[in-house]
Amino acid sequence: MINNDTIVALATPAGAGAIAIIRLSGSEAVTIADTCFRSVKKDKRLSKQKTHTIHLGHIVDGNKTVDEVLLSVFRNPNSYTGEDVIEVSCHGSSYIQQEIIQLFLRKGCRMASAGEFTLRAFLNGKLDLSQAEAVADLIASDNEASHQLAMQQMRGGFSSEIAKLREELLNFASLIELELDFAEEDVEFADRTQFKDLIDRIVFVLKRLIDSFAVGNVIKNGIPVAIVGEPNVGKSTLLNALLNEERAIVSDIAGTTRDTIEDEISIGGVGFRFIDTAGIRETKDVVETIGIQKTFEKIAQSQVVIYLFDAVSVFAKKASLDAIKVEIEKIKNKYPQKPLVVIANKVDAINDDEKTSLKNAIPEIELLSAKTKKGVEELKLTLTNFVNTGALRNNETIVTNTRHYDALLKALEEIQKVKYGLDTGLSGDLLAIDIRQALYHFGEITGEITNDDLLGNIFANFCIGK
Ligand SMILES: Nc1nc2c(c(=O)[nH]1)N(C=O)[C@@H](CNc1ccc(C(=O)N[C@@H](CCC(=O)O)C(=O)O)cc1)CN2
Ligand SMILES: Nc1nc2c(ncn2[C@@H]2O[C@H](COP(=O)(O)OP(=O)(O)OP(=O)(O)O)[C@@H](O)[C@H]2O)c(=O)[nH]1
Repeated sequence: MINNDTIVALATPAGAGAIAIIRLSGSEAVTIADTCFRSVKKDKRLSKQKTHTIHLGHIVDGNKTVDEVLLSVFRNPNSYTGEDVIEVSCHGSSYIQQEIIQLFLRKGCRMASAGEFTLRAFLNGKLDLSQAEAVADLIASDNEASHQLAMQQMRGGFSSEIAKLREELLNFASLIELELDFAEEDVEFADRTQFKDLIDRIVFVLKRLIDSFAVGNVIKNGIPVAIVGEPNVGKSTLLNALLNEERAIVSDIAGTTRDTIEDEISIGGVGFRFIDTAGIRETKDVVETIGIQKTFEKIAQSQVVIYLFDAVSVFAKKASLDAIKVEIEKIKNKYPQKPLVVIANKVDAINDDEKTSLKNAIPEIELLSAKTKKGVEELKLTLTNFVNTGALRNNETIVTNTRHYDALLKALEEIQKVKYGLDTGLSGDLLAIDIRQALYHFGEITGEITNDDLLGNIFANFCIGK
């Protein structure tokens, strides 16, 4: 995987803009740039320039001048990738961008693959794996909470916490393994009481990190909200009102929402992912049956459920309030832990007495009109109240990455074995095996332990030029 051929890519988005940045990294970056950059100053060779310097000049292709540019020089190891890096800030026309990239390719660069600059930064020890993953999260973050978490992880708080525990554990592993070399003498280099303390500390930290994933995961991926209810009660209209756009199909024909539509909005700095679901209704229609099955699946997947009913049909005697209460109870019984918001929709078309009678019948009810958007802001407020962002405010480390979560679970499992071994006086050689296993999973997080497949997977999800 490690190769230091010179790679090139556009670092800014494709398409025209005021300025575009083309980035080169690798052992030949400076030499290649020198062949096609002419400084406005006489005899200014890039190979003679200090790191972190910026130069005005022209990119030339033979006797053709391609553009007037600013060129930055970063010298190995003082660059993002840790290699020699050249950045060309050119005028942002797509044509100029392509001309310059093609020129560099002809001079001996190759196109970078997705995430390859950051992969090199990782391989050169500029950032650890968890920090590299945070770079991707940072680029993807589109609300305050996910941005804050990515920023925190990129700074390395999480990695250093894990690395510190790993190091302490490694010390003990070495001491215990040393004992094995002196097996005949029956010595104990590793103080068992101190070791137990360390294990307890590790268990505590691991459990806290594992628990934090519940918050981290929803913040990173958005909180899934299922909107459920009978056909035609206004689920799609409500979704549109929440999203402020005409994204879901609204129709008068009952049962038109057949597929689930997902969309995300940011409320109070946290992303909510709305899942528009087919109506809950007994039906013989095959297509709809699949939709109803999906409704229950979606409730299971969601973090918050919005149950919607049509207030107009209740008073037009087309729907019975008792039947609605039964539905609500069904959901509560099946998912007792799941926050449930009960909404009477279409209240623009009922009178005040009817509103009062609804409130009396179902105390927790929220009255709403998806059509006029009355009550939509109140609903948003209700939703934010379900999110516990306390850990965020306290600046605690929060795990957002499924790969880290899995590694932490495995590390905890191994550490529990070590703890059990210590409590039962397990022999050093067996203890050492469990410790090594735990160390392995710690190393997976920061990237001390890795393999090409894993790296390939992580960096393939980056954009080209990152
Ligand atoms: N133009 C530009 N902007 C960018 C980046 C970039 O690569 N180029 N970045 C890329 O993602 C981010 C900034 N990250 C960077 C991290 C380290 C170094 C760097 O040169 N590090 C050296 C020297 C540090 C120093 O000044 O002492 C080093 O670590 O040794 C540069 C950018 C965001 N903005
Ligand atoms: N008066 C009134 N009509 C509404 C309101 N919300 C939705 N409607 C109407 O109710 C009908 C059904 O709305 P939809 O949003 O398609 O309902 P749905 O629950 O998604 O329906 P399915 O796709 O069948 O599951 C449409 O004609 C909407 O215009 C509301 O707040 N007030």
